[in-house]
Amino acid sequence: MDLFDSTSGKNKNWLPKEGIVNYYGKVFNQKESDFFFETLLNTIEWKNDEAYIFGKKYVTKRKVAWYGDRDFEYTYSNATKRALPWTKELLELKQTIEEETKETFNSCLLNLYHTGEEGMAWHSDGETDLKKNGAIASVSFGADRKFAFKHRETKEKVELLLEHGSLLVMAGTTQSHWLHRLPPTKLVRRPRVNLTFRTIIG
Ligand SMILES: O=C(O)CCC(=O)C(=O)O
Ligand SMILES: [Fe+2]
Repeated sequence: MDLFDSTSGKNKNWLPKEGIVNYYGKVFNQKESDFFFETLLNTIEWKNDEAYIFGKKYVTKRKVAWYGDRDFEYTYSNATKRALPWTKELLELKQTIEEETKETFNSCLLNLYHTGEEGMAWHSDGETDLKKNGAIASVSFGADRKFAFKHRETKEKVELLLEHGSLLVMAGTTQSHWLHRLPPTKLVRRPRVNLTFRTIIG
């Protein structure tokens, strides 16, 4: 077996060009994953997300939360959020993910999808407050969900499954050339928690 095989495992790049997406698979075992899932559900300050689109206020069914090293302000969809201080479990997760990825992160955006009917539309995470081409590490707990990428120009699509306890890393120029989404599905009835560790500048 080739330990540095670039066609499989975490070294495989799922994107055919202009970006890097590595799927590490499950980096937490079943017991750890169940623990983090339950604990995050119960200890995170979940709130419905608010967005202003053409001045109209929208409230999502999905819940969100935002944590960081200090009280960073973070603006998207014309709404400004202020980061809360890390919880014990979030710091543990951050440390594990930093060791796995050999990257560092100073903030984390969390999403809670109550059922498969909640998802996230096509977008990229290249907001101005984020470090340019900084890696984004996405950790998933709970229901397995499909995740998709679409090239901005060619519309090429790449799909993968984000499993309970898994880690996905988006790096390099991914956010400039590719959109991503979490497609809604009627087939999933259980909740899912997703954490995206990021680097905020400023
Ligand atoms: O839930 C996911 O897997 C993706 C979340 C996402 O893309 C984001 O928070 O920017
Ligand atoms: Fe995203």
